[in-house]
Amino acid sequence: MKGILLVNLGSPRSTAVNDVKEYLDEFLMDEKVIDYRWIFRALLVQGVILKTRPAKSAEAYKTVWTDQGSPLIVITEKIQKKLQKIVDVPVEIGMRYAQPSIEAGIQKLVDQGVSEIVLFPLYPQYAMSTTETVIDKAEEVRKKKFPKVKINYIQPFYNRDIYINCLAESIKEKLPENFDALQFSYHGVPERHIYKTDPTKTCNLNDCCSRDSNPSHKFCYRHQCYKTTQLVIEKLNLPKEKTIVSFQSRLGKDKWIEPYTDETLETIAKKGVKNLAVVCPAFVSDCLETLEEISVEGKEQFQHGGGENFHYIPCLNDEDRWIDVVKILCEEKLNDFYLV
Ligand SMILES: C=CC1=C(C)c2cc3[nH]c(cc4nc(cc5[nH]c(cc1n2)c(C)c5CCC(=O)O)C(CCC(=O)O)=C4C)c(C)c3C=C
Ligand SMILES: [Fe+2]
Ligand SMILES: [Fe+2]
Repeated sequence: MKGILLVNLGSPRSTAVNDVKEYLDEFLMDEKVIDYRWIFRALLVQGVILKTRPAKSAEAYKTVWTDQGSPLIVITEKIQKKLQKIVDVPVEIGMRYAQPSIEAGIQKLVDQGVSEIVLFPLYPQYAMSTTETVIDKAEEVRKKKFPKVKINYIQPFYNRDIYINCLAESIKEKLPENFDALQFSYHGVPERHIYKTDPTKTCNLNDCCSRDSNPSHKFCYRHQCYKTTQLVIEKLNLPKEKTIVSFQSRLGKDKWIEPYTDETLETIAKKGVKNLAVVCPAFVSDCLETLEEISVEGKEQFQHGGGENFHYIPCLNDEDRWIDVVKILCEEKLNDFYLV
């Protein structure tokens, strides 16, 4: 029997500082997230970051937390429930960090008689710190605990027509009537991650990311973010001059891909943009990074620079048209198990 596992990033179990600390420890000690040698990673994470960040992050989480828990988990559960209504195989969820874990999700499927799983990492663009670590973890769990289970992984879908149409329609519906600019803010990654995962070693984090065809694009997060933007802009017939791409949420002292969202928000406001709409297409579900970092902090940064109206465009979340896309992407993989 076949089944579907939807995998998202995960959140702390509560906003208590200790729970946030435990979550950040697991997250940042992942070698695909902070890719230093173990000893240097441990020194940085446990010796520096975990000393102060958990308290600060816990305060931020408190501002977005709902009665049902973390927005990211609540929304992922909503996606699961809606998808379950329109597919005829069991659907479960698993988080890369904290609970419910990928192992718990697979176990639930196995308990229902599933031996072939379509695993959907809920990230439109490929990154070592997202798609790749989800697959690594699922494979580790499968080999250790479920050696007879087959897993078929859904690939990044940033350039698929069905996804672009869905995202463009969703943005169109939520765009305010008058806006001077539409900013696409993607989660950032350290530049080093892009060089590291480029099998061709040709990406220069510049013009090559915007070239139409290059074998490096399959693993270039930066290219995939720009491509998503380009395809949405074309679909919406927006003038390119009215759009901006930027990268948010950087951590630590390394160089991350540019331009940075926080700096851009202030600069464009200073240049005269008064009415701004912002969308965050690296996230399929709203979370701390969109609801707090963009909607609250981002708005303040924009207004600090002289901007007036800041309009945040929510993620696809559990919109029906997005659930239809999830269904189609899952069904493609459910049908090609014989290829595995
Ligand atoms: C959308 C894709 C994401 C990429 C790429 C990504 C890379 C990445 N993230 C960190 C560090 C942090 N990210 C945090 C939160 C967070 N990150 C993503 C997604 C991506 N991260 C999401 C969906 C969330 C929100 C989780 C939630 O519970 O709502 C955090 C925790 C919050 C905080 O303390 O600020 C950290 C830390 C790194 C280092 C990285 C790439 C190397
Ligand atoms: Fe992140
Ligand atoms: Fe590139």
